[in-house]
Amino acid sequence: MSTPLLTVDALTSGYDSAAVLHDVSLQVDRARIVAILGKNGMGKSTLLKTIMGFVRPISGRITLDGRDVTGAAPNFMARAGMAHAPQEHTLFQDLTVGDNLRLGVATDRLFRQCLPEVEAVFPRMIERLGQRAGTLSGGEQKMLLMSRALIARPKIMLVDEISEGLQPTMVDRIAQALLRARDELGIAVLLVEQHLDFALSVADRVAMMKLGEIVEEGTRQELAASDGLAAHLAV
Ligand SMILES: Nc1ncnc2c1ncn2[C@@H]1O[C@H](COP(=O)(O)OP(=O)(O)OP(=O)(O)O)[C@@H](O)[C@H]1O
Repeated sequence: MSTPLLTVDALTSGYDSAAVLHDVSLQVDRARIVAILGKNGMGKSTLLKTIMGFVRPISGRITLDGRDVTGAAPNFMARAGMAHAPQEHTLFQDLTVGDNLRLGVATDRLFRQCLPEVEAVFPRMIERLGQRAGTLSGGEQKMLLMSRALIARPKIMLVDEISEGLQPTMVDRIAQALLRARDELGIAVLLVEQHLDFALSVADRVAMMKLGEIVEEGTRQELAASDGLAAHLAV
């Protein structure tokens, strides 16, 4: 059996001395989508930020492609094949779509080479290369965030609450794009979400996070059949 692409083992992490994540373990295989579900403040973004290297782990181990990357900086993780589409708006609003995408890769040559990757998943972004990012709709801005992650040809994308605030048609489009990234480009995805139906529509495996711990984990079918899932997400 091949080793998982990403392994998180007994990860404890947080801010200053306060732990937010407690003993979190998970795996993501190549070209698979794993969703972590949980309500506000449960530690989902902290998990992605710790894996990407923005937050230093207190203890535990993170391996990417068999290599120990625990505590590595975000630029190292990016070079190792990990991309992060954060929840915060990190686009340059006054720059064009093309310029925002160009910032995701090291050279102009690479930018031109990688555009077909973006086109395969988000053709609309290619139509809008000259448009200022700040004038895109909310859904299109989310597409641009994901495109900027995709253009670096990552092995795995960490995607933070991409469906938040989007209309159902846009959520469907984002779901289709994630499935294309998985099936046509072989990219693995670890996404954190509060949107149960969206997560169940794309994920191969689903985990439920509560107060910084994974409390339930299984295949999409196993968790869809679990009464606990909706109850955990209920306000
Ligand atoms: N930079 C920070 N400094 C201190 N505490 C923080 C920081 N960022 C997040 N926290 C705290 O960590 C806890 C988990 O936050 P986190 O953003 O990881 O949750 P979340 O599950 O992603 O929630 P949401 O869905 O609301 O984004 C919260 O109590 C939050 O206040």
